[in-house]
Amino acid sequence: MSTPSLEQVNAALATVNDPEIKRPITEIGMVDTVDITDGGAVTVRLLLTVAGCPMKDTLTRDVTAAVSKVAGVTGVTVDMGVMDADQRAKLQETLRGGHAQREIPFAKPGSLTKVYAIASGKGGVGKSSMTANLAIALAKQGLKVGVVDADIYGHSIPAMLGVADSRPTQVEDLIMPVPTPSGVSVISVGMLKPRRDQVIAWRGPMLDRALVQMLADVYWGDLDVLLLDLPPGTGDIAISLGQHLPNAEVVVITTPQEAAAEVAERAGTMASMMHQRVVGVVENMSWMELPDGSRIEPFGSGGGQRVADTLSQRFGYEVKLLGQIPLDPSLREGGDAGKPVVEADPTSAGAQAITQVADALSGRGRGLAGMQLGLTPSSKF
Ligand SMILES: Nc1ncnc2c1ncn2[C@@H]1O[C@H](COP(=O)(O)OP(=O)(O)OP(=O)(O)O)[C@@H](O)[C@H]1O
Repeated sequence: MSTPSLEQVNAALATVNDPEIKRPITEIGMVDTVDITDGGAVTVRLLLTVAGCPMKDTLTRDVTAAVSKVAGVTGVTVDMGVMDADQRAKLQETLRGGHAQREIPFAKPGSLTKVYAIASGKGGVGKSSMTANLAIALAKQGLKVGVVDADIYGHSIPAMLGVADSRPTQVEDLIMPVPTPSGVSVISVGMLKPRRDQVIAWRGPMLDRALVQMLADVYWGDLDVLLLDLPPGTGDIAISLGQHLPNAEVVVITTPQEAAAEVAERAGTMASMMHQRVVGVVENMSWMELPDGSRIEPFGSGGGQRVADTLSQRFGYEVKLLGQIPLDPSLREGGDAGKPVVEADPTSAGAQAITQVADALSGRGRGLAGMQLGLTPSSKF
């Protein structure tokens, strides 16, 4: 058999994506050298972005698999080196599309990424659980999904998505989002802290900086959907988000309870004041199904519809009730185990109801349609 050519090996390497950056390793300066012996043994030397890169094993496996497929290859060895400062700076510039400046890609005119902020009035209504599960349900449809956990009080998203202990890789001042086992990219305000157990006591300007860092200093690549898990209420983060991403659309999470619905309406109204469009309401914990098939409604009924009706009336456009999610023990268990229910138990009632909400959101399509241009009156109340 003939010796494989360098072009053939390079073509095979071009099929390997860096797991964090999600671009071919040949495009981002990660392939340092390729040696091919007459006998067909190939040695590939890769340059990692940082020493001790957590994706080392995945890269070795993927490169070996891709190069082994080339005709005439008799063996593959993968060596690892580390990029020097110049190489990392060059990579950072490549990833920023030639711009040395930081900018929020989703705020640029023409951005095709749908940005949904997941908001609630009260805490504990299941906002983070909805964010984590919606992200996976959208990824299961083949969409590229990113999640920003901006819930400074809760930041429970990494644990729910099974990456509680992961820290993001950094290339100069560009941060790589953490890939989750379910194929979603995530960054959390908790990952920006020096220590995991540190309590965040940040005020407005610090929170604003953290939000901008998660949007502008993280290499998100070409996402179809970005979900932001906001802290409950109408605080500083919601205001910062409105200023930096007025084109974000808002999904309001509430429970059926009267008191929760009232606070949720305020969260929705706040979004509108920041010129963001409220796309719909999700009512969580709507009922619980008993073993005999009957239902009880521990938190009452009607809150979700009430919020949708009130906001529709206030804004003068239709705010839909996107779905009602039952109380489902497997939903809680999935969150605790780091494997959300839409993945762990997709046929459960909770998973199916959330998947329907994801279908409603993705059915709205990718692109500029429906994007707020910031010209509508800020509120009608
Ligand atoms: N439909 C549901 N069925 C069963 N358990 C649920 C459901 N929704 C949420 N939970 C559980 O309720 C608790 C609170 O949910 P979650 O952390 O998602 O709320 P949250 O609104 O994000 O809270 P906070 O904003 O205060 O962080 C979690 O333990 C979660 O597993």
